[in-house]
Amino acid sequence: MKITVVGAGNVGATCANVIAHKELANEVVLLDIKEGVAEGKSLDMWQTAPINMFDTRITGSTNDYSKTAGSEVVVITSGLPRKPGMSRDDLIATNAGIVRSVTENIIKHSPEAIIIIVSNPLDVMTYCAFLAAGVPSHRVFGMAGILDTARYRAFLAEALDCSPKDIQAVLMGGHGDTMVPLPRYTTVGGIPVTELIDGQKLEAIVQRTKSGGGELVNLMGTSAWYAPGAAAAQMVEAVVRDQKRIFPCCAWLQGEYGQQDIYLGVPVKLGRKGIEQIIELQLNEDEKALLNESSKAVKEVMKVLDNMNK
Ligand SMILES: NC(=O)C1=CN([C@@H]2O[C@H](COP(=O)(O)OP(=O)(O)OC[C@H]3O[C@@H](n4cnc5c(N)ncnc54)[C@H](O)[C@@H]3O)[C@@H](O)[C@H]2O)C=CC1
Ligand SMILES: O=C([O-])CC(=O)C(=O)O
Repeated sequence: MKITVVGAGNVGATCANVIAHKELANEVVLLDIKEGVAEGKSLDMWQTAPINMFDTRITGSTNDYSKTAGSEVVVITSGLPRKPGMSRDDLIATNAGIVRSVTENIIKHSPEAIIIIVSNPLDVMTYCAFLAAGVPSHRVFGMAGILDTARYRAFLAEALDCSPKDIQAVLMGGHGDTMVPLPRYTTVGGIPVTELIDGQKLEAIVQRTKSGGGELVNLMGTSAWYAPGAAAAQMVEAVVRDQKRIFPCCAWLQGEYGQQDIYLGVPVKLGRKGIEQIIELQLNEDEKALLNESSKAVKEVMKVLDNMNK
């Protein structure tokens, strides 16, 4: 099993590191356009193997895609991160070109790969990769929902003074400030969260989750990487171990939730074939309205991409 991570920056390097620690493959290739960076970071990570006791071989490549040949799973993290004052959508002009060319190179050398997109703006970059890859949509999907629900679960664990392990949650929509956390589908050890926390506190946590990425950008001057890297690695794990886990992921919708021809966050089953099922929840009218609003916001950014491609 060979896995490639494109982009050896904060998120890509973290993701490769988690993949190696979990021994999800015998080989991980880290690729970046910056001379020597992927080689250096992968050598550094490989030198943790005798300490952390893993045997996944990590190698680096400066833009040489022949080294990625035959990868079964590829994670694309290449592209600019945002700075304070920017929205994720502001990254489209630069990142669309990067994601398109990276995807074309990846597919040329690994025609059977499953591709997981991380670059922002996430939903539209996943669409961009889907167009460039020309493979079925169950093999091209994006990481956002695992990260966003992890933030939501972490905030709830703090507020309830309980283990984050016991919190289960669903969140839908685009990976932007219009994302839709679903308190009605949030449980703590099987107990509906609404029985454990008052409405105002819960609403404050929902709002904090929606701007969770921005909170970190303001603190650090660039965006997050530990949780994003771990979240992408969790998706890789579900695929390579054929776990059939249920996660919110950015998936191509063809009528589900009344959405057509759009990549949007929805609960899916992830296994060896990639997205093996899109799970349709019975949303109430308020939830449907929020999802429609989020889908509208993603469609606006899709239009920008379509105009760039003309
Ligand atoms: N989906 C999500 O939930 C999240 C998405 N992101 C996004 O992930 C992306 C990466 O973020 P960071 O790792 O923090 O940025 P970073 O700047 O640390 O790393 C990006 C890397 O991509 C490389 N790169 C640029 N063009 C390339 C090309 N054509 N081929 C190969 N490599 C190339 C750069 O040299 C750099 O090393 C950003 O777009 C960011 O917004 C970040 C966190 C969460
Ligand atoms: O906020 C950003 O720009 C990066 C990201 O998507 C996140 O951390 O959720």
